Amino acid sequence: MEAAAPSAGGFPLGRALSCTPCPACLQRSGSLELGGGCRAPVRVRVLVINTGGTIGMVEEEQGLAPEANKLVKALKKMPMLHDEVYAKENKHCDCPKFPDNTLVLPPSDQNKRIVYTILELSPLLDSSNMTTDDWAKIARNIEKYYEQYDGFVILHGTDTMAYTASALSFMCENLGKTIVLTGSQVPIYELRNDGRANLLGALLIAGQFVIPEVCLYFYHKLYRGNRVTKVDAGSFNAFSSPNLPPLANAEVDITGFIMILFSNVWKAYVLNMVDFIIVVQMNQVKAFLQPPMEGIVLETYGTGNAPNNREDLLDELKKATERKVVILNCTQCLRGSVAAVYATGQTLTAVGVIPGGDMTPEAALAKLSYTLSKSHLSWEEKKEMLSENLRGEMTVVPTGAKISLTDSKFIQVIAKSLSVSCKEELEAIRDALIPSLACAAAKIGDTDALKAIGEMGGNLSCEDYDGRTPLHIASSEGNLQLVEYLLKYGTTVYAKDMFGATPLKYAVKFRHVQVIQLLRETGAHLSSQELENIGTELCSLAANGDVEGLYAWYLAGANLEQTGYDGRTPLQIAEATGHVELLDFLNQLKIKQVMVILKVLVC
Ligand SMILES: NC(=O)C[C@H](N)C(=O)O
Repeated sequence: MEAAAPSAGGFPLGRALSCTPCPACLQRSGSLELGGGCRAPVRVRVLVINTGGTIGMVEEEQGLAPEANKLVKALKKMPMLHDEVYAKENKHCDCPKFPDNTLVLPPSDQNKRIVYTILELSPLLDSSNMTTDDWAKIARNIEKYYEQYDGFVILHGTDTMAYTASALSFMCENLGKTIVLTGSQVPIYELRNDGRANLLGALLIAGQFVIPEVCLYFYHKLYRGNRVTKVDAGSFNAFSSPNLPPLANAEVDITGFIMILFSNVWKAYVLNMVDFIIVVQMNQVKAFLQPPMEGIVLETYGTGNAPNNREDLLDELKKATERKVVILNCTQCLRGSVAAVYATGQTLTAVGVIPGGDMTPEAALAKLSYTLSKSHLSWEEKKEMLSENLRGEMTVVPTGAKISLTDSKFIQVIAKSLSVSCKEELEAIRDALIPSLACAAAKIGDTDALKAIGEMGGNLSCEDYDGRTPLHIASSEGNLQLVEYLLKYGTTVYAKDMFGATPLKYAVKFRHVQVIQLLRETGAHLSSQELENIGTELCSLAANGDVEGLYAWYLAGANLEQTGYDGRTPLQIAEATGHVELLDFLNQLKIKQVMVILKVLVC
């Protein structure tokens, strides 16, 4: 597959959609001011990419098949998935690019209005027809609309959903938002179906929680996408995550998020995946090892074992690895891991086969395809990458000593004074204390304390009572080193506090230029909510001749040509007030923008 040019430093940094809402709607959508007190429902935007699958299928002569342009019309008639009254009243506020395909959920119990737009891919596919090109198509759409939406839902057939989820988990390298794949076993148009509940659950999760991972939501459970496998063709409970418990359970309340993986890489976004790989079972190996095969996922017995009395087979495997064919070893068993237990397994490692731990064959296939596409890496580097845990797809057993919960002196002292000793109680104390501790450490810039919290299993993306994460605090404090540490640790750059503000908004508010730049490099952008009403704020900075303030907004990606409440732009205000320095700055920006446009036109 042709590689798309990777964008430097993360997702392209386009501007989010914005509009000029009426005062009444502004009030409903909540105050955007930091520290503001308005608690009216906050609007969030979710993009639903419909790729096909049973959820939108109809019975045709040859059986169930997807039908184009039908889903949106049907969803508009389902009150649990569309609030027609609210949509009509607020039509002008959400200014979506696709007004006819935009729906809105009734208000959630988290006081949010999830406005979702359905982007239907063409042709819609039964997922058995999906290829790596279709994975790239989905990823490209996520990239294209990344800044304009708060979360993403992918509607997909169940047959190969685990493969696509695995592939996307590797392809989306600098992910800061939630991506949820879902579908159904029975079309949503049928009276009794699982599509409605699956879609609703996926929308609520993508719209209300920042889980910077590719997840799969099915039958009340949220899974890590690269850990699932389809286990039942005839049940609503179609998926299982044999080696990792679900991230969350949607019961009466949504509980869980046990181990959200915060990607700790800062890399560009890559779309190319290699096609010349295949999953084979032991007895088919020989035929498949021949060129042009570049990579193979072996499905072996038990803990990764294969006959070690078959010299011929081992010989072929050895010749293949010497030809630099990459062979990844996965177990055929639903649960468990490839491990160096039996001689029959060790022999495979000796001929150059890479142990795949507890990865599912779906994840192994996607990871292999992704790794082989990295043409700048040497064969050894690719092998090393395959052995590492990249996106939470495999469990890595720590080798060195690790600080455990019970090693934490602080927690121990508290536990002692409260007379608790059992593991569960200790964990409950840890979870209750960590948000305050981590935020306090961020406030005083104590990186060592944050490291210790991370090592004892604390989540450094945890939120305090105001929904602020350590990254929000480090950004407001302008502590560049700490921001860098937190980003490296993988804390989510896109978390929003109770006022809907991201760490970037705080860095802008307190004008920490370097922090703004670093956050932008790692994919941060102002949310549509944050950009919605800034014209007046920009004009008031202009009226005060505040070049520094306007520069901070500019660096964060705001359009400085927006108008304030009286219809004037910051430049017009600068002209009226005659602030020379400000006029220079705004005119320079204008020249820069014209030059960029000319450059694009010339190209
Ligand atoms: N339940 C489903 O979605 C199965 C369908 N054949 C698909 O994978 O597209």
